[in-house]
Amino acid sequence: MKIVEVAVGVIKSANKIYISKRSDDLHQGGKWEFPGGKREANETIEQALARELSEEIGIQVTKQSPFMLIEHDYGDKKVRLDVRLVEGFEGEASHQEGQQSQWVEINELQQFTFPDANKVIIDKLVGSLTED
Ligand SMILES: Nc1nc2c([nH]c(=O)n2[C@@H]2O[C@H](COP(=O)(O)OP(=O)(O)OP(=O)(O)O)[C@@H](O)[C@H]2O)c(=O)[nH]1
Ligand SMILES: [Mg+2]
Repeated sequence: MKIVEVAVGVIKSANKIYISKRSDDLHQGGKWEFPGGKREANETIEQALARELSEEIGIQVTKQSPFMLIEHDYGDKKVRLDVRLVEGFEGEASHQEGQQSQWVEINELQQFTFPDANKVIIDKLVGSLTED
């Protein structure tokens, strides 16, 4: 099975992260996600993330860095999530396609249902709170 490469943005402002709800009709629909999407053939992962965040939530990314790389097999689909931390952006995040979305405190992320592949992302974010 071909692996789908996905650029995923953990958008951070103070101790909050921006999450949005996937449409019911999509793969892993109805769950919460970090905004992002599939990399196109002519793009680097940085470019893919900047494009997706502009299209999906209307922000222009000015600072992004690698956060973690996750490979996950859903059975019907294999994904490689290139998760990137976004700590600088212009504009105000709001969902462009009418999905529910919101800023949530890192220590409240565990109350939301995410796709299985995201568990390690949440764990790392929550862990980072107690480090410093
Ligand atoms: N954006 C995003 N995708 C995720 C996350 N976790 C996760 O397993 N995925 C998976 O990554 C895959 C690609 O994401 P996507 O559906 O957002 O891709 P896209 O924006 O290019 O959408 P499209 O091509 O359907 O229009 C999906 O199979 C989705 O289930 C996440 O936190 N954010
Ligand atoms: Mg998407």
